[in-house]
Formats: sequence, structure tokens, C-alpha cells
Amino acid sequence: MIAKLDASRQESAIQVIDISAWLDPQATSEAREAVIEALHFSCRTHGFFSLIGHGVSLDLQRQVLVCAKTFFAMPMEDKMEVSMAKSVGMSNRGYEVLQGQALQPDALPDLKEGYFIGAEVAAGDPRAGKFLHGPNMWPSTLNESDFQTPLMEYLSQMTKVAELLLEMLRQALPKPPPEDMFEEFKQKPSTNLRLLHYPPQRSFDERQLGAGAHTDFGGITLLLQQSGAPGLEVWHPQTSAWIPVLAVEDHLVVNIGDLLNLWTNGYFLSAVHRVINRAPTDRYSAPFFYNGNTACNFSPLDMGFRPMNTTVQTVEGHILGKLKATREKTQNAKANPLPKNCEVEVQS
Ligand SMILES: O=C(O)CCC(=O)C(=O)O
Ligand SMILES: [Fe+2]
Repeated sequence: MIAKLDASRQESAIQVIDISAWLDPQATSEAREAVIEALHFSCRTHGFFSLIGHGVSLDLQRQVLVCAKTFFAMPMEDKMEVSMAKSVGMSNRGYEVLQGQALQPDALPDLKEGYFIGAEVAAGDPRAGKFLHGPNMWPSTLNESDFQTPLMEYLSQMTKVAELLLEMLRQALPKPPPEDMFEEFKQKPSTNLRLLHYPPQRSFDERQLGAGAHTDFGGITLLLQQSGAPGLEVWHPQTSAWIPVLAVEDHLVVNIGDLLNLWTNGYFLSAVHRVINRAPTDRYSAPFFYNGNTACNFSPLDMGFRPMNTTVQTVEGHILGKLKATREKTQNAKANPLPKNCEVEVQS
């Protein structure tokens, strides 16, 4: 059952956090401490916040959204030239067709199409083809300087912002763990950028969403939204309400993924979220996922507030386990098919 949007929360309780004090060598320790406190609050209440003062130029952010519009406006044959089916092994690169993903097992396939790139791992590298590692696939019809260059520059800048956030999040923990907590995790990290396009939603079927309700499996996500084109909603279990997240220019929406939730033994929240494009116009967004070194071992920290789960696993094992569980739920949902007029084939 999909709950109704809570209109009284239109202003959104998702906090705006300005981290410029962490990029300014002249900033006072009080100013830096205030940022840590704000992060602590947001990661304990929603696991979501809206980031400003991140140092990424507005021009580059706009270029990324232009890249998304340009890519999705191409003829289908040009998009299929870089179809994900052609990507190396489990690298997860390239184009995913509309309704090619079903993030919510009991809903219809997502009303979105996507194009995925990540940290470049050459075909000859021993990691190529392993989960989330491999060469990017660039459409031959687009100019390198207009497409590949800004996207790779953005990926690189997002990686730096994510790593700065990790350090701040470490300091936001009540008993800050050792400084090297994320050292191995940050070595050759798996990073992914997705360009997404959500056409206007015309279906009145409540199981039709742009992106079904889900949590992100990795470490941390930084989302660029087209300003004035909202659609992202965060589930707030305490009030059983979907909180809309505003789409404001220069704001990057950050959320904690399941990996950091588990690593902090549940201290930082990984919130369920979804997207519905209720507007009559197209919506474009670009989430960046920082999954860290997929071979890195981690086990939950003792936060002193709930029983410990001491299982040690790799980042890859964790994410693949999450994917497997979602696939199994989807299979179960398929075993109880939807009414005929709602059936849509899920493509993998
Ligand atoms: O497009 C958005 O606003 C969010 C997408 C998202 O949650 C995801 O890709 O994990
Ligand atoms: Fe997500």
C-alpha cells in the first residue's frame, strides 16, 4: 500500500547543511564543529540532507544535466549502441531502457531510463568485469568534450566531496573511530554516476512509480536534481509519511546507504526513498554512488547502543547480498502476478 504524500510537510524536514567551513582553511573550529553537529542530527533523524557549500561549480552541475537531456533525446538506436547488455561482465555501465529496473518488488517496473558510468577500469585491468568495475561506454554520436569530459570531471569532484563527507561522518560518530577507519575503503573506490530521465507519469495506478521505494545499498549517495523538477520523497517511519525533497539549484541531496548504516551498527540511518514525477514535464537527475573499495572488509562498529552483529564481510558481498534479496522478492511478487491490464515485462 503506497501512503499518501503528507501535504503539511511540503516545506520538508530535510535539513540544509553548508559544509563550506570544511573547505575554508581560515574557518574556525567552532564553525567546523557546527557542521559536524548538523550532520549528526540529519544522519540520526532522516539519513538524508541537502548539501550546499560543497565547492562544485554550478556550471559543471548544469553541464551534467545538459548531458542527461542530450543523451536521452538521442534516437533509440544511438542509445542502444551503448546498451548495458554490451557492458563488460558485471561492470554495470551503459544504457538501461525505460522500465528496465524494478526497485520496488511489489510495484510496476520503474518509469525511468538510465545511463551509467563509473570510475574508468580499462578492459585489460584484472578488475574489469568484476562487480561494478569495467570500461565506460561512450556514445559515438556525442562529442567527447561536451559529454565524456564534463561527466568524468563531475565524477572526480563528487568522489572528493564524498570522501570529505566520510571524514566528517567519522567525526560525527559519538566515539569517533580511529582516523584510518575508511583508509582501505577509499583505495581505488567504486564510484558510479547515473544519468536518469523520468518522463511525466500519466498512470493513475498507485503501483507505478518513477523509482520504486528502496534504500541505496552502498556507502553514500550524492544526488543532483534539475531545479524546480522535484519528485524525490523520503519515508519517515515515525510519522508514516513521505517527505518531499525540494529540488533547488546548487543543492546536492545526500543520503546514507545501507553499507554505512550497517558499518555504524544502525546509528546512521539509511532511509527508504522513491521518485514519482507528478509534473507534466520530463525530470532529469544524476545520482552519484560512492561504494568504496569493493574488496574492503568491514564489520559493525560498537556504538554501545544496541546488540552487536560482528559479521565481517566485504563491500562486494554486502551489495551483492542486497541485490540477491531484492531479486528474490521480485520473483515472489511475479509468482503472484499483477492484474492483466497492469502487466509490464521486467527486462534485466
Ligand atoms: O532520481 C532521483 O531523484 C533518485 C534516484 C535514486 O534514488 C537512485 O537511483 O537510487
Ligand atoms: Fe536511491
